[in-house]
Amino acid sequence: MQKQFLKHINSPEQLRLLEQDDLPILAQELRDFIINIVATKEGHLGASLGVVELTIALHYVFNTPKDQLVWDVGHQAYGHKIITGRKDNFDTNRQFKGLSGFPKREESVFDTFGVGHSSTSISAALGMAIASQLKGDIDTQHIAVIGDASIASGMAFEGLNHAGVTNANLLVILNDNAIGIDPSVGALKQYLTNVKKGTEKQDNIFEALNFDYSGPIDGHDLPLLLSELERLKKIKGPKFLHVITTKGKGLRQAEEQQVTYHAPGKFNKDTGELIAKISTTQQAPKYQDVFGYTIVELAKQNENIIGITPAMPTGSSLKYMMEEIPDRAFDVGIAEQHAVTFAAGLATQGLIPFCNIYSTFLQRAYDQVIHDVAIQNLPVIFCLDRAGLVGQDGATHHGVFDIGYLRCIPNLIVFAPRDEIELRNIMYTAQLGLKQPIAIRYPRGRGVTIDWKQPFSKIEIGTGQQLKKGQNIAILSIGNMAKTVMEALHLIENQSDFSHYDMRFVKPLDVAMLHDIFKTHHTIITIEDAAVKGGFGSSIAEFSAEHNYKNKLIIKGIPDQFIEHGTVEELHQSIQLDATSLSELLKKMTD
Ligand SMILES: Cc1ncc(C[n+]2csc(CCOP(=O)(O)OP(=O)(O)O)c2C)c(N)n1
Ligand SMILES: CC(=O)[C@@H](O)[C@H](O)COP(=O)(O)O
Ligand SMILES: [Mg+2]
Repeated sequence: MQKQFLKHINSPEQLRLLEQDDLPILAQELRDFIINIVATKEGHLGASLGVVELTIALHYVFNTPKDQLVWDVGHQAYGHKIITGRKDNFDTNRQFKGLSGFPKREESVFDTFGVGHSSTSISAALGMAIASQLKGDIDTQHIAVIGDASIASGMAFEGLNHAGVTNANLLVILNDNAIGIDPSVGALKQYLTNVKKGTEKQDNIFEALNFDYSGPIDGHDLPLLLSELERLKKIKGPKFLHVITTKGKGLRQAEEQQVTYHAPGKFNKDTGELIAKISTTQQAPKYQDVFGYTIVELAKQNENIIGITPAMPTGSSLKYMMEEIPDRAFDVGIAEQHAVTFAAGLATQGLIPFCNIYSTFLQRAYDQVIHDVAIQNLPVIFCLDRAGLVGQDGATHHGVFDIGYLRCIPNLIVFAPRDEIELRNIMYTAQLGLKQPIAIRYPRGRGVTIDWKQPFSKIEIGTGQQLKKGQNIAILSIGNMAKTVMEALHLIENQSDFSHYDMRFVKPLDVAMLHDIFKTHHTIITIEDAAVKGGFGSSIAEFSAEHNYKNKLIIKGIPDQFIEHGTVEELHQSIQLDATSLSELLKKMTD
């Protein structure tokens, strides 16, 4: 019978007691463990399978947690979590109140830096290394593990550029599997391919930046990894190790279909086959697909339309345009800042850029939105996918700050469609010749309309819609929260007290409609799936104050705290933003 090691490993200290020859068996066990859990609990699979040997080697060679190990993005850190004391509750990974899917400082001393957004690891590890230096500690090692897609981001280069002129005790490990979520792009990717082929022998980019470069080496060869890490441990100053791995290593389907198995959902742990979600009724489309198909439709009619995504062609569904109209659809890599300013440049020349960025990732390009787009009033069309709570990715990924950070920017229109048809119509409207930028925010997942492919119709900028007429209490919702409000109203016997308005535009507000609402209802309640501080409800409070209205105003949305992970339903319930909680609140208001 084959020896079993993983069951005895609850910390890297225990790992370090093993013989080197035992580590390949441990690697197999760790892979199986990850596969078994992710098969039923879901989560990010391919990235963690690809770094099993690297994870073991790092914890074996380095004295973690004293040595500081920083994982970039963190979606590849499942093996790290399992061998650093979280094996027994790893089945709660990404579940409500369970382990986070990403390294998180409050979860473990081994998680040296909280991550989720990419390309931060080099800067963070450098900060730790400089801090050690300043404290006179010359022994502690600082290691950043970063992927080939993440290292192409501007922020990673900023870290390398700084580190190269320090003598900080920093080791950057490039985990090069030639793919992000989708295949990696850009000149750096081509350069790395040439390095791997051996055609790029001179003028190594990382050596030119003053790093002690070694590699490329096979990241699945444990003895080689161990000896190279041991060697690098003795070298002072900035070092760079180029490691080649295969995303999805060890599960055939995950190796062959790397995009699908990045986060495959449920699958059969023995065969690797995906388990299709069964639906007994016809399903409404995902919002991302409505965007993806609609931009193709519009771009066929309007040759000025350009599509842009920073590294999320599959997640945003811009891939449909990339397939059908490749010369006008761009994946620019993990480069949100560049994506926005690139869009601004296109707009100066009369082109119509649809710049699709997840709401949470646009946070990284805030100055570009203000400085490069809004001040110059350039008609860039931002499509902000994954707005609102996104579920299991948790606090780093919820798209809840966008309304607050966008509505304060002059010139910028902010719109949230309540359904797929509204999304299509605002996309249609935006490319008709808008003279200013617009941000369209819509959620993760499916909408509500099966028959969504309706003929286009223009939306008047700054107009809301009354969805239900009542007396006394006006419910003002934004975006797909309209659906929650409708469900809440269905749970109430006597609905005559309530009017319901879909305000559609956070900016400009439908001022005429608001005056009418404030004059005909004694209480106003606003509902949004975004942070209440500075959000849509706040804009209604500002309106009320400005016009000296005395109506009672209740603002419902994401409270002033970071929301953790769980299903969107669980999370909405936890903050009383679900239909049942809302109906209770509404009932109380009429008691
Ligand atoms: C700023 C930012 N933009 C986009 C993403 C979405 N994202 C998560 S993982 C990933 C690809 C990372 O690829 P790579 O660095 O090569 O790591 P690998 O998955 O290959 O381990 C992307 C684009 C993100 N997490 N952060
Ligand atoms: C790690 C990361 O940032 C992405 O993989 C993210 O989890 C994608 O989320 P979606 O599943 O919403 O595309
Ligand atoms: Mg990669």
